[in-house]
Amino acid sequence: MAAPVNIIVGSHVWVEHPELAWVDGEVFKISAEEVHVHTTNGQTVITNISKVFPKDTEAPPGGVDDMTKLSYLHEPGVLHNLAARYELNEIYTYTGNILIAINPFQRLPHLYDTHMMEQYKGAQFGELSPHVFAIADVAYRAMINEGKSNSILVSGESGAGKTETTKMLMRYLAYLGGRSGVEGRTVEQQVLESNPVLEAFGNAKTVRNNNSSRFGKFVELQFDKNGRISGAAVRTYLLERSRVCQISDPERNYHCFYLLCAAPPEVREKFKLGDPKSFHYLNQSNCYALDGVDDTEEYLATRRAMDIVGISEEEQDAIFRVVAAILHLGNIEFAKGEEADSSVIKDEKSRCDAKSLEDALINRVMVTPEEVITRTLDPVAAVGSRDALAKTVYSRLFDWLVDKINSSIGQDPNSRTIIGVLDIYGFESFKLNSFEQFCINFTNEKLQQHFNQHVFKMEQEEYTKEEINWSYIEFVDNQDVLDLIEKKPGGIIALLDEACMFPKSTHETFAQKLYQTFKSNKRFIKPKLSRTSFTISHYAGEVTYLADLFLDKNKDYVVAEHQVLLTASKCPFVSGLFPPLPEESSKSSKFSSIGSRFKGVLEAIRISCAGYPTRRTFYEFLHRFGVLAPDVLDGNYDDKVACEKILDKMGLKGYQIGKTKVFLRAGQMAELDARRAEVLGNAARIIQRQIRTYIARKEFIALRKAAIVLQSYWRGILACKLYEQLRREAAALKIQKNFHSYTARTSYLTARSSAIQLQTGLRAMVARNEFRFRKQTKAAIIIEAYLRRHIACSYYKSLKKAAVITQCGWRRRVARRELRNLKMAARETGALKEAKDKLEKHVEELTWRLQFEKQLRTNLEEEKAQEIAKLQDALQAMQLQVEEANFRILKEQEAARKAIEEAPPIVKETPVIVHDTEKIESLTAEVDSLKVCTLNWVIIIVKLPFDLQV
Ligand SMILES: Nc1ncnc2c1ncn2[C@@H]1O[C@H](COP(=O)(O)OP(=O)(O)OP(=O)(O)O)[C@@H](O)[C@H]1O
Repeated sequence: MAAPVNIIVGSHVWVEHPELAWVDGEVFKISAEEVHVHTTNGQTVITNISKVFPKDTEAPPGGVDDMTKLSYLHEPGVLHNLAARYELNEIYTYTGNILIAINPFQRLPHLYDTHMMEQYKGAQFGELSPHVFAIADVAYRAMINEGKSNSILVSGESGAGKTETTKMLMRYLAYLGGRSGVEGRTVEQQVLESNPVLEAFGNAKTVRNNNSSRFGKFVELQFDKNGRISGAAVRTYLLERSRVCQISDPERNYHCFYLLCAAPPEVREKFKLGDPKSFHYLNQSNCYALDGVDDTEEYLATRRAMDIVGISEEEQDAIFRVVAAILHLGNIEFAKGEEADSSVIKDEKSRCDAKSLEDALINRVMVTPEEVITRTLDPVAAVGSRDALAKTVYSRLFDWLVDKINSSIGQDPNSRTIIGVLDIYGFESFKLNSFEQFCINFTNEKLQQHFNQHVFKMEQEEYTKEEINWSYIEFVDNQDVLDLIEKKPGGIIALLDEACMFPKSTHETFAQKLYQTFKSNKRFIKPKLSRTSFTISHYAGEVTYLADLFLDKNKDYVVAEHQVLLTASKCPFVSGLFPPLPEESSKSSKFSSIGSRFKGVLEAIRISCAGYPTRRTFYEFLHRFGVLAPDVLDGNYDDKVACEKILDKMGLKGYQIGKTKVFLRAGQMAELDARRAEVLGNAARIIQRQIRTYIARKEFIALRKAAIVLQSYWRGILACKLYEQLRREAAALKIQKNFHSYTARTSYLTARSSAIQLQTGLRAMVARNEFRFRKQTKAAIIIEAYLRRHIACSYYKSLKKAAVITQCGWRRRVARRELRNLKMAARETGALKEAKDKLEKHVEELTWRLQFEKQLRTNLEEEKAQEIAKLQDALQAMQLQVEEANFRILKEQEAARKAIEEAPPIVKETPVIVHDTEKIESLTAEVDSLKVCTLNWVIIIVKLPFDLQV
């Protein structure tokens, strides 16, 4: 890519950075060829103008999904675009119809689920975001529509994600062309199931990838006429044979060796294996185990995968026996001897004769026309022979596995179309490069040519569509490198094959031959200090190869002695790996099966740069560069003419105007951008000036307003402060006044209370004295009273005593007189008592009489009652008689009256009898008298006890 020419002060550019690769910045000074740049990470870089690249300031921050949309196709632009997309987890980006995938180093399941597959199925290319499915879809549609086979090339350096991408491609193709499958398993499944076997024998840990495929793989999916998958085959290329015998720290040998050393004890016992450290082929590196990988489990998984692929138990045993034999073979050492010192060889692993093995390792038979010569190898050569044997056996074993897998998956001989997915490592350049790197780089060179042609063709198609003249497009070609390598006759390979034909050739003679032949080839360089190495200037850079083992490696035939030994093996599996071959075929060159390949991103861009790398639709162009000629935009021209006028005005040459797009040569976009930047810069300056004036004025007004506001605020604050001070003074006065009054009052109160206290004390003292005096007086009075009472009492007592004595004398006299009287009365009392007894008897008698009288009276009363009743009855009867008499009288009166009336009246009264009434009256009088008697007796009885008591 040409260095940009239109860098001006203020341009945004990319400059190289030792750690970040590229960093962007702004040019602030240009002096001659030197550019001074302020980078965005705060540094100032001074560099040559040819080492800075313009930055597209209008590029979308998330990047563009197709690199061809980038305004500037250069390394920093491409890397920046990829990085921007990667930040957003967009790992895929197109470059035309090439897909660039960045290894995300994390699972992104949403990118590969069935929903995604559905979306991409039949979608127009470019319609959806870049994706590996879109590539597979295009290949499949092209195959269906045009009936042509297609291949998808997956390339990149180790660890880039080729194997993962291949798996995704196959999964999508199987989704599109899925078939019912064999025994329920789809072809894709079968291919994927065979992966663990291939990986165990073909993958190894490298510096970059713990599971690096050390072989190229071409998976061929065969389709029937209906577009259904009808078979599949796996073809492998370029197995890294040297790894079997030679590894460097921290890499590992092929996984299978470690798996076998970690196999269950009985297996290890059977193959006499132990610690991997004890094997020369493994202990050249200190790395034995992989993080997160359990080799014992992997061993069992590999055996299971072998079962699935259809490898029988015996075959599996034989395979691991061969693996173990290779490890043991590596431990054979050689010492210098008279002829050759043989080592102790345990032959049971390879099941061949110990003597034959020894012969095969250290003897070489040379057949000359005259005689057959047997020569022994020196120890170094014997080691080479041993390693060659190990590599041969291992690579044959690997090929056998691939064949087995293919026959297990099943091929469709009638398939008319295939889609192939080629997964092979990219361009390699190490410290020491040998024949393997030569092959890989040659392959990549071929692929690059294919790619160039392919892209060139696409470019041509685009130009033809746009009807532009493309006859003078320079085509970047690597044909000269390919001529150097593969030209017949005269190329490196032809010379190598030639050297292999001559038994006397050595790597030195071969190298000399190369130096001589290509001394004037600009793609071939002879390193100054070396006699056997040579440098090829590949399209991707210079690589120096060591010619030392080229001859041996190119021969790629099994040493006759080894072939004889292995063919004669007692193990049918081993002898099967080495069937007797016709003489010629064992000496074929390696280069019979190498196909064409693809290279990298920047090369794609380089090709684009060779033609018209920048193309813009008229609308895009006018939109972007219309500012360069405003008069053209105002001139009402048709888009195409407007574009042409702008380009002419800018004085550009070599561009082309198509039907819908403007095609620009490399660098022209940058030139236009620089002019545009200038115009925009000027305009920006004017706008800035105006805006700055406007802003400054606005700021000034705002400042003034702010100052006034501030002042008023400040004055307000001052006034507040003053007021506060005055208020405080007034308050202080008030406080002072109150304080003075308080102190005066307090002292007055103190004095007053002291006076009162004093007065109180004095008065109390006076009162106490008074009280004491009164108390003494009272006590004196009491004492006096007591004294007087005592005197009076004593006087009274003496008087009383005298009176008593006097009275006693008197009373004694009276008493004596009384006693005499009483004694006389007592004598009279005896007579009274007798009278009393008599009276009592009389009372008793009277009582009895009373009772008796009562009884009598009761009886009398009863009788009287009866009498009364009788009398009443008689009365009643008499009354009745009276009534009757009255009635008769009345009647008689009536009759008399009648008679009187009738006769003269005569009156005659009849006397009434009153005997009964007199009797009653007498009885009542008697009763009354009895009653009076009884009452008189009662009064006497009651009165008597009283009289007695008195
Ligand atoms: N698309 C992806 N999504 C998730 N992980 C990925 C993807 N691509 C690659 N990886 C990760 O990167 C690792 C290396 O990838 P892979 O083995 O495919 O690389 P490779 O290019 O085939 O390497 P080699 O050439 O050494 O075999 C994988 O084990 C996987 O973890």
